[in-house]
Amino acid sequence: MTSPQSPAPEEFDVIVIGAGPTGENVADRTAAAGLRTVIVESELVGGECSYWACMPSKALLRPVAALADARAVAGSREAVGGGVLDAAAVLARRDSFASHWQDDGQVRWLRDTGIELARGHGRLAGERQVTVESEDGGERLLVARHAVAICTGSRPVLPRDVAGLADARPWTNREATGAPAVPRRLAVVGGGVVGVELATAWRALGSEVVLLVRGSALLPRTEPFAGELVADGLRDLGVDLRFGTEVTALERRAVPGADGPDGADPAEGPSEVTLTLGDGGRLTVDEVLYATGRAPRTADVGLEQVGLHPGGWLDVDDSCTVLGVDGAWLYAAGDVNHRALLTHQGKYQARITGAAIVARAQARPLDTERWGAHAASADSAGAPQVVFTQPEVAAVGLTLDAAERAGLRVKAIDHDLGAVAGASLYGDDYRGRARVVFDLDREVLVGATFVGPGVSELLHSATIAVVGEVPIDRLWHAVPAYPTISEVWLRLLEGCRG
Ligand SMILES: Cc1cc2nc3c(=O)[nH]c(=O)nc-3n(C[C@H](O)[C@H](O)[C@H](O)COP(=O)(O)OP(=O)(O)OC[C@H]3O[C@@H](n4cnc5c(N)ncnc54)[C@H](O)[C@@H]3O)c2cc1C
Ligand SMILES: NC(=O)c1ccc[n+]([C@@H]2O[C@H](COP(=O)([O-])OP(=O)(O)OC[C@H]3O[C@@H](n4cnc5c(N)ncnc54)[C@H](O)[C@@H]3O)[C@@H](O)[C@H]2O)c1
Repeated sequence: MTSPQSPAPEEFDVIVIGAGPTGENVADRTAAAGLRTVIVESELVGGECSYWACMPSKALLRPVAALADARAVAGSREAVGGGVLDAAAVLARRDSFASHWQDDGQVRWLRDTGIELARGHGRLAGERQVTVESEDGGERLLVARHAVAICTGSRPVLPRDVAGLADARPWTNREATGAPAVPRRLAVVGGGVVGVELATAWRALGSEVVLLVRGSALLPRTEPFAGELVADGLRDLGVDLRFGTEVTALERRAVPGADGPDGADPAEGPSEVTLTLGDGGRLTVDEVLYATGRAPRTADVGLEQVGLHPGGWLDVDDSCTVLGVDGAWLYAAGDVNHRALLTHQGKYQARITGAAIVARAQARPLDTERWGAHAASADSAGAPQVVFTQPEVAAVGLTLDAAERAGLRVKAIDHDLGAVAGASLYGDDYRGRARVVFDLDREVLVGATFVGPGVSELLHSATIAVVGEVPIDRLWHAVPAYPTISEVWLRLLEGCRG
């Protein structure tokens, strides 16, 4: 229902809210099928991933790996000597990978793909209706003939109970991936993926880094040896790694003796922040990064207009159709549904969502059986992830612990990657480990983890084995090339059969 002052409704087939990697791919699929599609974006087309997450963080981390690889081999080690990274060059390359925080390229892609862009904040206004509020206060009302897809992603979560946190102006992933200069001293709070990757990057760029972890392990959702090897790698880089440590208070103050009037607002001059730790200890740094997890961006997308509670993760079925809303017109894909907070899984869900929207628009039945064309089955069975630390962690499927908790009868087969000829050629004194988790009843792999330099490109072989549920007797015939790190597969498969 529109009031006399309401904008005239504009009709589309599909409305996508959020132009991150997920939203872009939903729109791409529906537009490719000839559905008139509009995408609503309140910030930059390309989303968190392009400007403040995957791309800039990996641009910061790639030089770290390149230098470590050169240092790992006699001959090239001497060529690079004891030099450190050229921080200005690394930051400039990062800027270029973040497209200098301009989205013209992605806007051009939308135009060339036939997707309309509505800049502004999108909110559901009722069934199949979305309002778009632009920065100048203007409002549009979009109406979808077929579907609305919410792809609004996630935002960083900061703890609520830490005194002085907001005034300390902590870094989140945005500042930590976009900072224009290297802080002299950086504290990182949180031992998850963001914490370990960005501790690695900034330490390698020259910061003194303290990583404060409240638990007893890094990367708690991976195999325990992954966190242990990453912890060793961080210590080798010179990170001060502290487990069992909570931050109870923060205070940002002007740097004593630095330029600026006494009592000046620390926002206006050089300042530093002092952290009070749970054991009463104190730590003073220039910046503090909170890498303590994510929350959905659903507080202000009009969920209450369709009977849902604002602020929570959106529950969906395997076709990414939102549960609890009648009519199968509302979808949620990417971080916002909390199935797997990874760009590639968001894009995968987007392809499934797009296919489901198109099928329903054409009155075709959905194939939502496991591994069907309209079921994002891989989210739970085979989501791969690479953590770009030194060493890298590459994992897919279930850990041993997760498989056992799921009630599977499994065994783990481990192998020392350093004992593989290809690994010893890759780097002198190569350190790393591999594990596969073998389902004894179905005789297929349900999980794999590789930790070591250069293992990221090994991961897709394991993803194919896990997602393809390739029987072990057939995997036996998948011969890895000599002398590559992939030859570890031979030992892992022997362990499965033995
Ligand atoms: C530091 C860091 C590094 C990461 N590195 C990796 C990595 O290497 N590999 C990987 O796979 N994943 C990585 N991730 C995770 C990855 O960034 C996310 O999984 C991915 O960005 C999710 O994509 P999305 O499209 O769902 O959401 P987003 O990328 O968050 O995009 C959502 C978009 O919706 C827009 N939006 C939100 N609300 C509205 C609204 N109401 N109206 C209009 N627009 C709206 C936002 O402005 C944004 O553009 C990383 C995350 C972080 C924090
Ligand atoms: N390479 C990649 O694929 C990549 C890189 C970065 C991020 N990501 C994705 O982004 C998501 C978010 O990453 P993240 O690292 O922010 O979240 P996370 O959930 O992986 O880790 C957050 C960590 O912070 C800890 N924590 C929470 N509250 C705390 C507090 N008050 N004090 C101290 N520690 C606290 C948690 O115990 C947890 O270990 C992840 O799910 C990840 O998949 C992926």
